[in-house]
Amino acid sequence: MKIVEVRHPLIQHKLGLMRRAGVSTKDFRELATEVAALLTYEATKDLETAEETIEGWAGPLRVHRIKGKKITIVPILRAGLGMLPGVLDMIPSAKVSVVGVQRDEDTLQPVAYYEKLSGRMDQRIALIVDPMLATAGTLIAAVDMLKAAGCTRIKGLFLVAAPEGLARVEAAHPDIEIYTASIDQRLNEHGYILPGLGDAGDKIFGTKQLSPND
Ligand SMILES: O=P(O)(O)OC[C@H]1O[C@H](OP(=O)(O)OP(=O)(O)O)[C@H](O)[C@@H]1O
Ligand SMILES: O=c1cc[nH]c(=O)[nH]1
Ligand SMILES: [Mg+2]
Repeated sequence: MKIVEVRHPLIQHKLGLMRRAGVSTKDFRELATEVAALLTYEATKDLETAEETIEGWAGPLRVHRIKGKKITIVPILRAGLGMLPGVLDMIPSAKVSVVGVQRDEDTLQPVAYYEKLSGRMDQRIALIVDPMLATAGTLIAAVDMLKAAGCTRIKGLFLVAAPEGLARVEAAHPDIEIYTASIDQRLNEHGYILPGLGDAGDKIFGTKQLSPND
């Protein structure tokens, strides 16, 4: 399986800011957007282009245009929505296919509850976006849904991934590609990534008190 840990200085710097205890919802959201855009840049490096002739200001010239399969961005509800603006900044015309999968916090099992995919998934490259790849139950469930809809080209973009989860994805879906800003150390006994980011969904949506004054 292709796994790319994107160790670009801008990404590493921004991820470092996101890891601070007490990071504000506003900062976390903005940084998630920025890192998502940078991961998109890396994950789309291999898109096919074709040359075409256009009329430029000084006459006709050859330019490149993206060709081949069109992209659909697949944010996994809820936290994946925090990365969607950054990906759309880079690919503004992409269709968006929304998938809802929530991890049961007691069993850590994924619970799929929503699916609204764009048409002709067999003709699209799916870019799954989710801040966290922990046990990988969520990602595997999302990939199962996309493959059932005919999708054959799938890439996943994550802010942080755990080695245990990456091994599980490799066993279940070795044909997909993973792009992450960091492969962290391990999962704790509650399935949280260490050092990780804490609960990314809560940080993006501001649903957990960070301090008594928040
Ligand atoms: O790899 P896994 O062990 O499956 O865990 C990762 C999932 O957990 C988080 O979502 P969560 O279920 O907390 O939902 P949320 O987006 O509503 O916070 C995260 O955004 C991933 O989707
Ligand atoms: O570390 C983790 C694991 C799952 N979900 C999160 O938000 N964080
Ligand atoms: Mg959550």
